[in-house]
Amino acid sequence: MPVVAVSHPLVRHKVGLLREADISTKKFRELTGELGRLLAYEATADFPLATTTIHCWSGPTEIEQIAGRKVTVVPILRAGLGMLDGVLDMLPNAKVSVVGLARNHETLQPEPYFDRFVGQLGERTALIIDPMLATGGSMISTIDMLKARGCRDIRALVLVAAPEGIRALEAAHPDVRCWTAAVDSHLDEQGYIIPGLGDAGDKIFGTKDEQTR
Ligand SMILES: O=P(O)(O)OC[C@H]1O[C@H](OP(=O)(O)OP(=O)(O)O)[C@H](O)[C@@H]1O
Ligand SMILES: O=c1cc[nH]c(=O)[nH]1
Ligand SMILES: [Mg+2]
Repeated sequence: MPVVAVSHPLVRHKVGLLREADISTKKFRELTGELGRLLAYEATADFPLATTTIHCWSGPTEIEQIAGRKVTVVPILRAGLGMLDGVLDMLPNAKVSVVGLARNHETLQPEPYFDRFVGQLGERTALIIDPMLATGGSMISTIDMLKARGCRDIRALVLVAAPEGIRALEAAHPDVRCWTAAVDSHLDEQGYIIPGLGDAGDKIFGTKDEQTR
């Protein structure tokens, strides 16, 4: 199945902590980064290894290294930035591409306002990061952009996914795998995930004036 709900107890525990209504910005950021690390660990489990010989303290020793895999991490602005440091902790040599999308509050359609992709996308694994997969529109749009630029190995990491978004993503891009820390119940009439996290972008950026959820 292209969308995988990660069942590791650490992931389940941390996503539960994220749901506290009165969580501080600091705690929300910390947990989002930690979950980014854990999801990156899961999503890279099939990266191929190659052996090489190094000078170990005890003499020449064969070790394993990730075999020349080029990676671009693709945060969807704004909320995706909350997961970026955690993912880069695991993949410190990855290049970063950025996509700016804002969901229109009436239509729920993603409206693009920025993009900057690194080169050689045809040779890279793209790891798209965004805490929320709600209708799936923002994720599908980002995958469309990556595919239009030649990227073939595309993976997505999200913290909470709605069944509606999972269905839309699987229908639009059945070749793209997505790891999620939780699959929730449904979307409300404003397109928010229930029970969800509320507005993840506002919680990460501390934009409390706009924070209604
Ligand atoms: O699956 P969808 O229905 O497209 O909704 C999910 C998108 O909505 C949120 O971003 P938002 O547009 O609120 O922007 P922000 O990150 O700047 O808050 C979220 O971070 C996703 O990008
Ligand atoms: O529940 C949701 C849905 C979209 N964006 C969010 O930040 N939260
Ligand atoms: Mg938002």
